[in-house]
Amino acid sequence: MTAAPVVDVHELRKVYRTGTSGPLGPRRNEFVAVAGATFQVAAGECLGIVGESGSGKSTTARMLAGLERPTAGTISVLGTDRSRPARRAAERHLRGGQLQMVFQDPYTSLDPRQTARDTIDETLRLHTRLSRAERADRVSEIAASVGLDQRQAHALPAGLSGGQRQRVAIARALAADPRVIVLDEAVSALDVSIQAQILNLLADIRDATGVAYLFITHDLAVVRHMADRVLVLKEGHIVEQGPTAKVLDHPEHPYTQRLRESVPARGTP
Ligand SMILES: Nc1ncnc2c1ncn2[C@@H]1O[C@H](COP(=O)(O)OP(=O)(O)OP(=O)(O)O)[C@@H](O)[C@H]1O
Repeated sequence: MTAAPVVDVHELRKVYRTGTSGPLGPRRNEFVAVAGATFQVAAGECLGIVGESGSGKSTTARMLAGLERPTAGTISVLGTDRSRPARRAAERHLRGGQLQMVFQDPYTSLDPRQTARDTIDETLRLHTRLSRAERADRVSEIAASVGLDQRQAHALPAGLSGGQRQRVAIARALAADPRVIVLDEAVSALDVSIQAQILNLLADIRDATGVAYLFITHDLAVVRHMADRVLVLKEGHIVEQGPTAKVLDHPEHPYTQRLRESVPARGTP
């Protein structure tokens, strides 16, 4: 990797502390969800993160987005450290302008009272200095770029299909003009044909904008389609990372081999 990475993660660790009460009184348990992950994402690159349920994928994503605080390690995005919580609103906005997130279930991540246009406009208000009229034009542009028609752009989430809602979530992320988008199981809830449409849309967006993706999925077929490189997580540890074709076709770690074998028959993973 020659150019400076847009995401630089070093020895990232998350330990959850949970309390339980037992016969001998309260007990403190520790659970290591992410056990010292080191990886980088280059500008415009798509890095896939795969692993079984519970392997620490979402926890990693949430730490990058500032939704969880790391127990140890460093996260740098565009050269700015974000291992600590943002202290001021301005810092939070700056971080949001650099990295946006798209979740699995847009139904819960979208405000049920906001139309698609309002959702996009809210991000523009936060992250740009455009006037109201300029924002209205930009909202139309962004809505069109993710394939939302006029009716859909004026609809509430409840009036949209799952795929259309995910288009709104992607539009909201794009409105901040980020350099990185973290997608956490972003197509997992969608039918296969809709999944393909959204994956193609994401690929087109990457070509057009040069945005980098951190693409989290349990689906190896999806990661093969999308990612330049892939990182394999097992119980919070990175067991393997490298170019997608190499890792998927010639996995070095038995865990990756097992992941491949457990893929449901839906074409070549
Ligand atoms: N707030 C929490 N408190 C305690 N344990 C947690 C918490 N959040 C996550 N965990 C645990 O950390 C581990 C990693 O969870 P994580 O959601 O990152 O996995 P994942 O790979 O994204 O799996 P999935 O695909 O099922 O979401 C899991 O065993 C989970 O139970």
